Amino acid sequence: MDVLNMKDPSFLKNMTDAELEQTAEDIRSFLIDKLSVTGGHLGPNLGVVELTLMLHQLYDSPKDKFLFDVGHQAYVHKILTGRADQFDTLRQHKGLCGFPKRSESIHDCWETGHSSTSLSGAMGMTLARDLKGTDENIVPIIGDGALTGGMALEALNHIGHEQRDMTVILNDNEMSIAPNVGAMHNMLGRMRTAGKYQKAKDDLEMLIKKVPAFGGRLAAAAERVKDSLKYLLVSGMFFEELGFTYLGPVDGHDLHDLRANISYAKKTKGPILIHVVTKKGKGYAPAENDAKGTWHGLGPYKIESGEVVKKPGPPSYSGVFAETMKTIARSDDKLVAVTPAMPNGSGLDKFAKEFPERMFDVGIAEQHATTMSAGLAAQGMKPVLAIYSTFLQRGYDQLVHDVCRQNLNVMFAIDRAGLVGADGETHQGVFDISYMRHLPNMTLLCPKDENEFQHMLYTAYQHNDGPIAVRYPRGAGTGAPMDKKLQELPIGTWETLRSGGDAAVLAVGTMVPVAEEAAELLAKEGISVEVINARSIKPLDETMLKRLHGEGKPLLTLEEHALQGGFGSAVLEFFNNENLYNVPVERMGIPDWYIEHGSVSDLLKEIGLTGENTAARIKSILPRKQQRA
Ligand SMILES: Cc1ncc(C[n+]2csc(CCOP(=O)(O)OP(=O)(O)O)c2C)c(N)n1
Ligand SMILES: CC(=O)[C@@H](O)[C@H](O)COP(=O)(O)O
Ligand SMILES: [Mg+2]
Repeated sequence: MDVLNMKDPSFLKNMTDAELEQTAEDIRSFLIDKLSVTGGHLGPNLGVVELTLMLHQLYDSPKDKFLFDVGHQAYVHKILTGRADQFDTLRQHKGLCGFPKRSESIHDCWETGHSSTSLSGAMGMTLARDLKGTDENIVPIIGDGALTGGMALEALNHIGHEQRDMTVILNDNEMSIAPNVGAMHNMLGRMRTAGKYQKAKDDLEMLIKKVPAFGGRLAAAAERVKDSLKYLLVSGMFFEELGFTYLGPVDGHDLHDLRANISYAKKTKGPILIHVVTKKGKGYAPAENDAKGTWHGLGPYKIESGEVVKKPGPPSYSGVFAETMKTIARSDDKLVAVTPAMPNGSGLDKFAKEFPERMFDVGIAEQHATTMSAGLAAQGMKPVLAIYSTFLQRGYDQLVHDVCRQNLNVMFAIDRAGLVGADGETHQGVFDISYMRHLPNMTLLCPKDENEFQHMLYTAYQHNDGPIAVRYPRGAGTGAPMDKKLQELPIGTWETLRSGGDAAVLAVGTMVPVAEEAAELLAKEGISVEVINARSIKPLDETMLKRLHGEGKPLLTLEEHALQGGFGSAVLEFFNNENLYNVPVERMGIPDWYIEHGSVSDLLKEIGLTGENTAARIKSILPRKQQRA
């Protein structure tokens, strides 16, 4: 069937396996073709084509609930539920979301983006179902990477305890973004190679039933044999011990194997876990043979060659981070780098090439990464935790309780701070100033460009007076010339980039060029605006703030961060604490709603963080006479 005609999954109900195979082929071609233009998470979705087809054939969405963990692998689900015609707009402004979105379809019952939430969501839906007395099937689909997330283990513990009907699909492709890591991953590897546990168990039970029991002694002995078989067959039968019926390993590309096990699960009471083994990138050689994780999520590419289209331009912030860490590590053996499953995105894969023994990928485990870093610092090492702004939200209590409260020398390299663009609402890094600046002992810095960034990283590394964070954006720098030698910056000081007597803009990070553009526009109208690089968010430059207040100039704060509790709020609090009033302070930043997916430039335009709008807002706070000029 033409992919574009797949309006409702009911068309799958009576398809033969041959027809399903053809449909799988059509879907793969569609994904490879569309994503070569739009980019997106190609590898994960090519790996779940047969699985998603079989789930929609055997269950009845939207009555039955599919919860896609992380949700980056829900493109096939979106195709089968009538959204194929929107794929030209994938992850674009006002276009198709790259993750499940309840407002897009009744088939999207649960929104994801951050990892390891599907099991907890599914448990909640299961309790609701049982309390309401309804009978829908609840089916979370979680990857082997997401399974390393702490929340997933908390949920497994509770699901196993409750013994309610639920079928968990574990999609095991041996990959996180990069190759998966951890003891869990190794255990799954043993399970994958152990062969069909369920079949061996059933055969043994059949055998036991055939042999007349001698007063039950044999049956009891056989029961012991069956249990020891469990350990013999599959080392550490983790899931069975947690109270699940474990089915697997199942070939995730074999429709017959999938159908047999999902059908068995549908008839079986209590929590079931089907261990489905798939190949990430299946059906497209460059993605299938992707050892590094390049094809997990990427931009446009050339289908024939598999060549990823690279945009020329300045180095990325992540690249500058990696180089700077290597420079420091060469002369300081206390530097230990930590990443929660983002070695490629953070740039630490490059660091690890030179310092393999000093880079730790802990899996999708931000809480553990944060507190482990505290442990490293407690023993005199200098941990550098590279973590996306949005994912550090997962380790907030650890930041408070283990790092800041103990005043430990942990350095946070907060990547993807600000709008990230295509990943949308769940990934925008726009809350970290709010959730860090109010923590006692915390220092928070933000560079205006990649050259200041390298010096700021060096400065943060030399800081041994408690935790310190440097927040920086996704993607390329501004093209600023890079100094050859690293130097320390004075923490708590801002820099005036442009003088001006009529007003002043205090700009943070990526907003500095926006402030400079606004000042240029206003200069043409005879209005002179001081532009300040507010590169230290905590502590503020109080000397400069008092000077600005003394000059009586209206002030505007500008940040690519939530207004609520952001940098502008800090400035307001300062003036309030110092009883310094009668100077207008206007704040510009991310408004009080979640910013959807799209290019960063489109999103900035949409929320008015532009030079033009900044100029207008500055004019609006000038004294009336000046506004008329
Ligand atoms: C809390 C959190 N940390 C990190 C990420 C980044 N991330 C997105 S997908 C992914 C790997 C997921 O691996 P897996 O669950 O096995 O899915 P696969 O891509 O292999 O299908 C990671 C680390 C995230 N989305 N959420
Ligand atoms: C789905 C997910 O969370 C990751 O794949 C994320 O999209 C990576 O983001 P970057 O592309 O910014 O590294
Ligand atoms: Mg995986």
